[in-house]
Amino acid sequence: MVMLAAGTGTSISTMEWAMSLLLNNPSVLKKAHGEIEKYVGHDRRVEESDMCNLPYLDCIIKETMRMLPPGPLLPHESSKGCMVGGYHVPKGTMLLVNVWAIHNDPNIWGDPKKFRPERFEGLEGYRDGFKLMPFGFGRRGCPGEDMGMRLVRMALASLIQCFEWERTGESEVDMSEGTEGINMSKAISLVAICHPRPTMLNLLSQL
Ligand code: HEM
Repeated sequence: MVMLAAGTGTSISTMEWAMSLLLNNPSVLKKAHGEIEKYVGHDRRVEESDMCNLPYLDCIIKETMRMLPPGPLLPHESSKGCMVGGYHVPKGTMLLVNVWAIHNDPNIWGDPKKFRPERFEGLEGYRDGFKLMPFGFGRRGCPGEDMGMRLVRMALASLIQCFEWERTGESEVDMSEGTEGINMSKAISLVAICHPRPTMLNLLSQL
């Protein structure tokens, strides 16, 4: 039950935020599709083994989780007394790591409000010191990190490869953050229009 609860909401909200950001940034969506078109083409559906050839897609997911970490506040408890930033933290203190604030700190990230997946180009892995930690850290860090990333990568890659996406109107997708629950979900669920890509019609009709 814990695995299901911890693994579904986080992965779903990452996908929903990523699609919302892509719809508001069509040039990024186009570039992501270009990458899939170049490495996978349209004669077959994207597979898990293709993921190592889609680095830009990875940058999009990292940038999404930087701006909108599914777990914005991580509760931890000190197992022994320690000093943090000059303060004594007694054993058993509840500590909330404000991941959202770290991910959106202008002293750490240039132009943090800007969706710029390119900032992750050439950076290996997800963790750059303690700057980016959408899966938490240490002994209580997310055990489903690898599975979560695989899930989100495959889902996004398939959505981008198979469909053309557009907003329902002129205005941008609302990016307000919901206030219910511990996951960072959208205040207003994403609604978008999609059409099968003409190049994929043949393949999709055989499913
Ligand atoms: C994009 C997907 C995911 C994100 C962003 C995510 C994020 C997180 C975060 C931030 C934590 C807390 C870490 C900490 O306190 O330091 C966590 C814990 C956890 N996650 Fe994930 N997660 C994802 C997917 C998954 C999946 C797919 C599973 C399992 C199938 C999973 C299972 C768990 C479990 C069991 C914990 C509790 C670990 C503990 O308390 O020791 N997560 N996750």
